Amino acid sequence: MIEAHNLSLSFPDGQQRLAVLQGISIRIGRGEWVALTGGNGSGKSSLIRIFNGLNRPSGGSLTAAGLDLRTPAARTAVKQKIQLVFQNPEAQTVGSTPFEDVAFGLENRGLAYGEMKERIERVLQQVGLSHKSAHKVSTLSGGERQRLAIASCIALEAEMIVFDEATSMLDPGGRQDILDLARQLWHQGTTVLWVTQQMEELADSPRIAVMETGRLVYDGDPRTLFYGSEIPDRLNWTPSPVITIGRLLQTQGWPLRHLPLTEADLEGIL
Ligand SMILES: Nc1ncnc2c1ncn2[C@@H]1O[C@H](COP(=O)(O)OP(=O)(O)OP(=O)(O)O)[C@@H](O)[C@H]1O
Repeated sequence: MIEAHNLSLSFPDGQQRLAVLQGISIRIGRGEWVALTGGNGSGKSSLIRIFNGLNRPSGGSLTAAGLDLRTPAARTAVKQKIQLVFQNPEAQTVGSTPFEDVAFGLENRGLAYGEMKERIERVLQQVGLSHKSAHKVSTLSGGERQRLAIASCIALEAEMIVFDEATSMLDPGGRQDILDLARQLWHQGTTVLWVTQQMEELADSPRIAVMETGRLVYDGDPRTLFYGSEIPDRLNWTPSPVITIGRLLQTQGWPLRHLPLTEADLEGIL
């Protein structure tokens, strides 16, 4: 899905250039779930904007969804295949009702009206919004707006969805809804890049990529990251309660079948 080699990105900064990304190489296979994390300003948004053609890298090469993004035509085409869901629920809706909002994205797809209507109804049903299809978007909650953004991604048949801290402005219930919906899409074959700074969300991801000052400093499994690397301490992460307990048990020499990452893991070993 993504094949990036030695990507760099820099911006003019007076007489010099400000390096925002340096030497990023990463491969994300079709159907994978990858969590991407890193502190504020580490370059996460800049990188994902390169993946879907919004930013042009200053150096390196990139194939995304089978397209070599060196040409403007490929950078336009990739925007449909790799969709972004942003942090701010209010910033990504254009229609005045959920139905119109999803229809807006489909407008240039050349679908007959009946087919378009059927597709919109299906995706609104999938995200649990069919009963609000004709409501004013302005009356939807933050979580409902995020679900609407996801409905548009599904309607456009996105091959990969990048959730850029898409749950950070939601309450715990809304956050869980979006995570569940993302997991459902993943199980159905969509590639997911889940950008987060939430420790619980990281610990529950099969693969984690960590960025620090424009570089990829870790790409691997969560157990090695949380129990076998110096990265969480170096980046001053506050570990989740489960990992705090796991580390305590580890340092006290308890014979553990596995080091716990999630509450379910902890229940399994206690
Ligand atoms: N168009 C631009 N011109 C100049 N600098 C930029 C531009 N876009 C991003 N940057 C800089 O690049 C760095 C990385 O920003 P980016 O938004 O990618 O980080 P991030 O990890 O997504 O941060 P956050 O978690 O705060 O959203 C920052 O220092 C930012 O100021």
